[in-house]
Amino acid sequence: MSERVTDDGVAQRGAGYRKGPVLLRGTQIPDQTTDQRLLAGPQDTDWLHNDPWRVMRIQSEFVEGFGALAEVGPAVSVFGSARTPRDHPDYAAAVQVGRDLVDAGYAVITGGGPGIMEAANKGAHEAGGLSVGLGIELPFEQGMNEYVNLGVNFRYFFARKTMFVKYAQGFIVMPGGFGTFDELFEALTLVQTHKVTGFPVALVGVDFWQGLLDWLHGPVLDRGMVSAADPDLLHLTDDPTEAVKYVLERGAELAAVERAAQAASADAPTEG
Ligand SMILES: CC(C)=CCNc1ncnc2c1ncn2[C@@H]1O[C@H](COP(=O)(O)O)[C@@H](O)[C@H]1O
Repeated sequence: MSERVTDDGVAQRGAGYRKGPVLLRGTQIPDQTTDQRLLAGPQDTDWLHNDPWRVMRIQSEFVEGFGALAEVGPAVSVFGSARTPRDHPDYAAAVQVGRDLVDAGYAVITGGGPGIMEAANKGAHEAGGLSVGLGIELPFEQGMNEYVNLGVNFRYFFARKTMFVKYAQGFIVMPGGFGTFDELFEALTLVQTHKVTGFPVALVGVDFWQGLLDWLHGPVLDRGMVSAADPDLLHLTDDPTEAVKYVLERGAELAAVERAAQAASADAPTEG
């Protein structure tokens, strides 16, 4: 009878071959152990581009992201155009947002890129605070802006977007394009569907955003696509300092409501 060695190196006379939890006998017994296959020389690399391997990479983005950001503390995410020039008033407003957030004891989280992201990180950095950049791999990569002092680079938009919400107590949204709309509407959808609670959102730039609010209050509401209270999830202002004040105060109010609701449900008598 042949002698086989298990993955654990245990010789098994006549008992078959144990591969993890699987028992193999007769023709099912492989020629090589799992370790031998692992250590074998160059093989074809198609697996690198297959979904099961991608799942491992995706998982590692969450593990690395959670690990890097777990101790960020109170924070607000700031969004806006990657293309805003440094001499534009929106840039100055975003610097002010970053500075005010740090002065109030909050970290600033951005996409780590140029434009508004750079401006908010600059304000946070200059105020001596925590300036977080969640970068994304793009074909026209610009790299993490120089004002980020804690940066994490992501391959996948969806993993990165989880971090913007998970580690922030609210959003401040400056004028921007599709990327900014995507981040804004993701937050609104999560609030509307109660996936996140107590999450204030402020828009800075009345001229720029008023058209969106008119559309939400007009055709969107008239046709019943949102409920009456939904457009009020957005606070519109021209003043960056007011935007910060709103997000922090509204956030504190909503958190208090949430705590009271939790206390009430804990005190409620249980049935049975
Ligand atoms: C100049 C240029 C296009 C650079 C791209 N570099 C970027 N780096 C990091 N995040 C980005 C970048 N482009 C878009 N985003 C994401 O999308 C938003 C801006 O997109 P948009 O410019 O509004 O549509 C940002 O809040 C950011 O989270």
